[in-house]
Amino acid sequence: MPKVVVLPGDGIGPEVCASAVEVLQKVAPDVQLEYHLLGGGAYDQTGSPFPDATREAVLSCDAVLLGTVGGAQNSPWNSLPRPLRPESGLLQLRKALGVYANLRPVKVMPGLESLSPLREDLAKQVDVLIVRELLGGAYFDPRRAIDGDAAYNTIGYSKLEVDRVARVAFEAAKTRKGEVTSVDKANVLEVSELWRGVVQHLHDTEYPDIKLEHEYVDSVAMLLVKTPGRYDVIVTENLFGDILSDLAAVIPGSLGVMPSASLGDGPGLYEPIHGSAPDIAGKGIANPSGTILSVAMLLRHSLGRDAEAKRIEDAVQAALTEVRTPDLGGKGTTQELGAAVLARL
Ligand SMILES: NC(=O)C1=CN([C@@H]2O[C@H](COP(=O)(O)OP(=O)(O)OC[C@H]3O[C@@H](n4cnc5c(N)ncnc54)[C@H](O)[C@@H]3O)[C@@H](O)[C@H]2O)C=CC1
Ligand SMILES: CC(C)CC(=O)C(=O)O
Ligand SMILES: [Mg+2]
Repeated sequence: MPKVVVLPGDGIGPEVCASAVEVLQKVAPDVQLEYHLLGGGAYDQTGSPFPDATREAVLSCDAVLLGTVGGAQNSPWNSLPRPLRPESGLLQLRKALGVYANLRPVKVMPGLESLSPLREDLAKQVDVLIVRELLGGAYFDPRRAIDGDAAYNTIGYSKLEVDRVARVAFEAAKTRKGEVTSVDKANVLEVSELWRGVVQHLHDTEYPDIKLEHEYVDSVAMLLVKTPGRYDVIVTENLFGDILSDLAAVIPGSLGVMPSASLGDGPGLYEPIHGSAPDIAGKGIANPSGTILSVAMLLRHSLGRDAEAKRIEDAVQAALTEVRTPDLGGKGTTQELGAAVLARL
């Protein structure tokens, strides 16, 4: 029996996770679920945002489903020492799982083009996979400090770290249009020069049939929302990928519909790309689609159940034609949208 560890987390995390778990149980009733703590709530209960019990559970399961972590801007969690903050719990989780490649698909679902600010003909062309490096760069580099009146962080990458995530992008491109855009800032950053060289070398030696372009992140930020149809697979470092994927969430209509899969050599981690949304937490109006679609990615990537994954994606698409939460301009609740998805399964 496959085991999935569920980490509802903070804010809207438990709300969107509840809908996603109902969907998982409906399409894969054999999956065994185990709930654990992560984030601010975990700190409050155990003194750690990533308790040992959670670490042990995620390392011995088939996949992890995560809601979100973090508090509001004035949350007492934000004045904790950084390693104790909810977001550090999430980073520690990713590190423990070794999930170095974060896949963030951006699509306008057929029939839902009106939700996109793009012209309908442009919206129909969007099918981008952002492959974000997830364990390196500024979020993890130990060269960081607040030093009196100054502070610094460092974006460091080794060749190995770049090679392994670029490989994921090239492999993904093989199953898609066969195009990879590597996004960097090589006109000013040494780390980007190394990144570009590694990606180019891997391309030339192992993936010569894939079309490879290198583009600067500032220009991609503009083109990604203006003419996203020009991209197939985008591969980029951690911080650029974090920002570009939230930006890309404008395209399907809301951050709330964006799922993700984080993959490495062990159990995969599946989570919506949004945060804990303190402004709407507890109101029952969060859009659960991103988390439900993350369940589809879990079934596809960790359990090899493509047919069930597709059923969920079709059900979300159909449900959204009828029920919309406020982020998509509707009046629906999390529960109503979740129920509409279940009804179609
Ligand atoms: N993976 C994670 O757990 C992440 C956690 N965070 C944390 O979340 C907290 C809030 O961060 P924010 O910058 O406000 O980003 P956020 O992603 O939580 O929210 C940004 C905006 O999008 C809306 N939104 C997000 N998800 C939604 C959904 N499913 N349905 C409807 N509307 C949704 C929110 O209401 C808000 O207006 C912070 O503590 C931050 O550190 C932020 C990003 C990722
Ligand atoms: C809160 C951060 C650690 C994570 C984040 O924004 C993300 O992974 O998208
Ligand atoms: Mg983010």
